[in-house]
Formats: sequence, C-alpha cells, structure tokens
Amino acid sequence: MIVMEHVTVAYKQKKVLDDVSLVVGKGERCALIGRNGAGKSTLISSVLNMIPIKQGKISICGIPNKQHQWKPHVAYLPEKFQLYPHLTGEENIRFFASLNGSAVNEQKIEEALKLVGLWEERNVRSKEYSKGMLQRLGLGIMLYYDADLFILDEPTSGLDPMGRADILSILHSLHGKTIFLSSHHLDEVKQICTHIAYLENGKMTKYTLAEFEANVMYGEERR
Ligand SMILES: Nc1ncnc2c1ncn2[C@@H]1O[C@H](COP(=O)(O)OP(=O)(O)OP(=O)(O)O)[C@@H](O)[C@H]1O
Repeated sequence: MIVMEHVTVAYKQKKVLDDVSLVVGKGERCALIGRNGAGKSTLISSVLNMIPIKQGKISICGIPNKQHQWKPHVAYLPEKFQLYPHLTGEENIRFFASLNGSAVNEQKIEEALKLVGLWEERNVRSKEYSKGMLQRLGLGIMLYYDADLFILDEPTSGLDPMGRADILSILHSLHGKTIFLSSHHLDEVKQICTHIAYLENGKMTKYTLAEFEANVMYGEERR
C-alpha cells in the first residue's frame, strides 16, 4: 500500500530522512516508532506529498504520490486537526462528508458514530467534547470515508490511558484495513500492530512485532 524507495528529506542542510526505504503491505497494521524529533511526522508528510522529498520515490496503492488518484484510497488523521466547535459531532461528520461533492450517506454517518462510541453524544456540540471524544470524532470522520489505508499521526497523543485504549480498540476492530500510525507508546502499539517501522538517526528498519520485541524493544526500555 505504501512504498518508499531511497527517500531523503532535509530541512535546509539537516537530513531528517536519510535514504529511507519502507514497504507497508496490504492489511498490515504498522506502527512508525521513533524518539521525539526522529522524523515521524516528516515521513508521514512526505508520504502524503505534503512536503517535497530531495531524493527517492514514493507510491501509495501503486500510484506515484505526486499524482492525485491515490487520495480516495487514503484517510489521514493529522496529529492536530480542526473541527467546528459550534457544530455537533454528527454535524461535523456530515460537514466533512459533504466535502468530496458526493451525496452524504446518512447510514454511513450513523455507522461511523456508533463505531467510535459517539452515537449517544451525536447531538452535543463538539466544543463540549473531551479530548478523547474529539479524537474519536476525528476517527469517525476517517471511518466515514471507508478508505483502504488509514494513516494516523500520533492518534493517542495527549490522551489518558482510557482514551488511548478506546482509540486502539477502535483501530483494532477495523478488519481489512491497512493502518500506518506513528506513536511514542511502544506498549500500546504492541497491542494492535503487526509490524514496527523504527526510525532512528534518519534511518529506517522495519520489523515484525516479534522481531522488534526480540531485537529492539527491551534494549530500548533499558536505556
Ligand atoms: N518545517 C520544518 N523546518 C525545519 N525543521 C523542521 C521542520 N519540521 C520538522 N523539523 C525538524 O525535523 C526533525 C524531525 O521532526 P518531526 O516533527 O518530523 O519529528 P517527530 O518524530 O514527528 O517528532 P515528535 O515525536 O516530537 O512529534 C526535528 O528535528 C524538527 O525540529
């Protein structure tokens, strides 16, 4: 679903991604892990063609990311996203659902709200939602789009353990989706991910979860 080949990204002289190659296959739940400032957001932005790459190439669903045809296949939840505080949860989903120009599917809105556990609170203005509820609403908007590939930048950032568990359990319940998410929380991603893409000093290594636990995780925790 995502193929990065020898990608280098630099801000002025500072190389953040250095000859990074990565394949995220269909159906994988792959966590992008790295310390603060390792380049996780940079990598996600480069995949989505939001920042230029210096070298290499990237494709999504077999389509070069510089083209636009991959967009219907991808739902993206940025680390910081903007909802409309005066609209209710349901109205927010309806608003975002209307943006691609096609008729809004009320059944899908209901399904998305139920999946993220906000059906009861659908008529509450989102300014009254907790951080965890807002994050679930963001996820609900992604779910409405019914994309094949979900890309999430630190979806559990700033949430308490219960809020984090909610998000992870929703992601875990999605069958047949490919998920690529960045996180600081090794213990969390261990619960739901099949693969780990580990970014350190600009270099990428991809592991299965078992390989990561055997080779990296316990060493990391000892540091
Ligand atoms: N627009 C920018 N201009 C210059 N430097 C930048 C820019 N964006 C990010 N950087 C630098 O690139 C490096 C990687 O940043 P990035 O935000 O991609 O890391 P991250 O792994 O997502 O960090 P965090 O875990 O703290 O969110 C950091 O040193 C950051 O200061």
